[in-house]
Amino acid sequence: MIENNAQQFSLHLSNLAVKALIEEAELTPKPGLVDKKDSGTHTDMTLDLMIKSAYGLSSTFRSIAEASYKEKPSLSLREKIAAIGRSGEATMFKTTGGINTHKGAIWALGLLVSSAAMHRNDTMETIVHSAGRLARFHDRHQPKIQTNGLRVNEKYGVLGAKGEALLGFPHIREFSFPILHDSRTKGISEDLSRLNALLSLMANIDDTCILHRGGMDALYHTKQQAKEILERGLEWDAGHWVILEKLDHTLHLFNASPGGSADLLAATLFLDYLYQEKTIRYEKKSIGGNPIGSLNL
Ligand SMILES: CC(C)(COP(=O)(O)OP(=O)(O)OC[C@H]1O[C@@H](n2cnc3c(N)ncnc32)[C@H](O)[C@@H]1O)[C@@H](O)C(=O)NCCC(=O)NCCS
Ligand SMILES: Nc1ncnc2c1ncn2[C@@H]1O[C@H](COP(=O)(O)OP(=O)(O)OP(=O)(O)O)[C@@H](O)[C@H]1O
Repeated sequence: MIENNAQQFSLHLSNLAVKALIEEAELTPKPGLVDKKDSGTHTDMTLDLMIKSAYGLSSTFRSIAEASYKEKPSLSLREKIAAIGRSGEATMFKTTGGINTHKGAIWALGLLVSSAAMHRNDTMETIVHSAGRLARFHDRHQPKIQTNGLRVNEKYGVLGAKGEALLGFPHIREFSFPILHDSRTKGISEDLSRLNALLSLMANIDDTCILHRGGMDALYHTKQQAKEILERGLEWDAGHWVILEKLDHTLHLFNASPGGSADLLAATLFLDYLYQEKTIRYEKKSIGGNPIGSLNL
């Protein structure tokens, strides 16, 4: 029998994870991705489908939180979460009629929900590191099937969604979370603050979604153009919009989509809700004038 507190907190975390998925999908405009304006480069997805898929994952996140409540990262917890995550993927495919709307998001948010259920009154850094520690336990029951991510990993040597988690979500820690907060501090609108956070991810991560559909050229140009936008500063003028349009055009040209960045934006929003409601703390580090000045492209 799960204690009442665990049930309530788990339901709360699950609601926040679903809200993060919906607000990520609804953020408009987003280059190449499904948003309120269009389906980006996805011919098989719509905003309604993304929202339906997000609601369908509610019990997955709730079960993950209940299994993790006040636990510590361990092999046994890792394997429990993995089984729930895989069944969440099956639920997603059932809800969407076989379309991959949220596979990467289930992975990132699943680990973060688990970590948030383990810790209370802790910092954002502790949550992401602890999620990484959990991800590093080897799940002995992982099916050996070929995925787009594995194919891209073999071809280009990039670590993708798995690597991001194993390392404790460095791109959320170093880029999207501080950039979301720095944007707000500058009085930038919520939507543009979130778009800045998304672009900071697009400028930095090796997105296997982009690589498997568009190859290395697509990844290079995406990163370069996202970087170009952010180098103009977090406050937007007409020049930002011109490059954003160019970036959207690039993604359409390569038929590529920054799904990994979208997943990490949802993960960033989830952590941000916890911060806003004071469930977790965050010691602000200023990222200075040029948020991506030290980028290694
Ligand atoms: C790790 C996952 C995502 C599978 O990875 P793999 O790379 O093999 O698969 P695939 O290419 O099909 O999907 C990866 C997805 O991750 C996202 N992504 C791509 N690149 C990145 C990146 N650099 N950073 C973060 N996310 C990324 C994209 O949305 C992409 O679609 C995951 O499905 C998995 O292994 N699940 C097993 C269940 C589990 O252990 N769950 C635990 C937590 S719920
Ligand atoms: N708003 C969004 N629009 C599109 N994709 C998103 C969005 N938010 C998150 N994603 C992520 O993008 C991934 C979907 O990417 P993609 O369509 O490339 O999937 P695939 O099934 O791996 O590839 P393909 O459809 O090319 O065979 C999902 O795993 C999902 O987590």
